[in-house]
Amino acid sequence: MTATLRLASASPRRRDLLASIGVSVEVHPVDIDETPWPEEAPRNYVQRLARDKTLAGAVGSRLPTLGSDTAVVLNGEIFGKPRDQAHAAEMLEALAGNTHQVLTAIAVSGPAGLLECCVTSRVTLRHISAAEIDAYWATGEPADKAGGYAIQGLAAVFVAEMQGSHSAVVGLPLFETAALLSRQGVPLWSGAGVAVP
Ligand SMILES: Cc1cn([C@H]2C[C@H](O)[C@@H](COP(=O)(O)OP(=O)(O)OP(=O)(O)O)O2)c(=O)[nH]c1=O
Repeated sequence: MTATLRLASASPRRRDLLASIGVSVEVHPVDIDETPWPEEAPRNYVQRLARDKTLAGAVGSRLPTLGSDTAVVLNGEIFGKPRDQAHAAEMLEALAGNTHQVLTAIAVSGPAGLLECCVTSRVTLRHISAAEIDAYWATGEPADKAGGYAIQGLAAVFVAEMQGSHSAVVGLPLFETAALLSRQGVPLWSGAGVAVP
């Protein structure tokens, strides 16, 4: 199938989510600095990263391009991907027994210009023992996930409640993504796009 979208992402989850709504992509990962600016609000941070990924990814392509960023936020603090086991354990200890936000921003460049949106979901994790945190790290699942857990994976047993967009927590809010892609003329499973809300 011919690609109709350039995906400025190395995330297999984002590619699979787009495939699930019938969008075939050309994968074109980009490497950008993901350091938050001092005092940068979490929402501004994820939106800036999504935009930077999109703009870097679009270079040299005539296809519409999508970039995205997901961050876990607890009490205003941004939790990205774990640096190592100790960092992953520290994040999971802080998240366990609490409700945090998961922010996912997307940006799509194309004929309609640069379109952006940000989706906030709320996730409550149950208490997690130190032994469980160690065992979870050993599975390899937390290593490349914001906040050091994957709602779609083994960590589902820790998730007491989720409000918002499940697909956004996994990496791409499909409802909002479909709307932005339609505005850029990218066909979805129907071949004709969806009505713009
Ligand atoms: C909270 C959570 C995050 N994640 C993932 C989504 C994102 O892929 C990742 C957060 O890192 P991101 O920096 O958003 O994305 P990435 O590094 O995987 O890919 P790229 O920057 O190339 O687009 O964490 C899950 O898969 N499940 C979860 O429950």
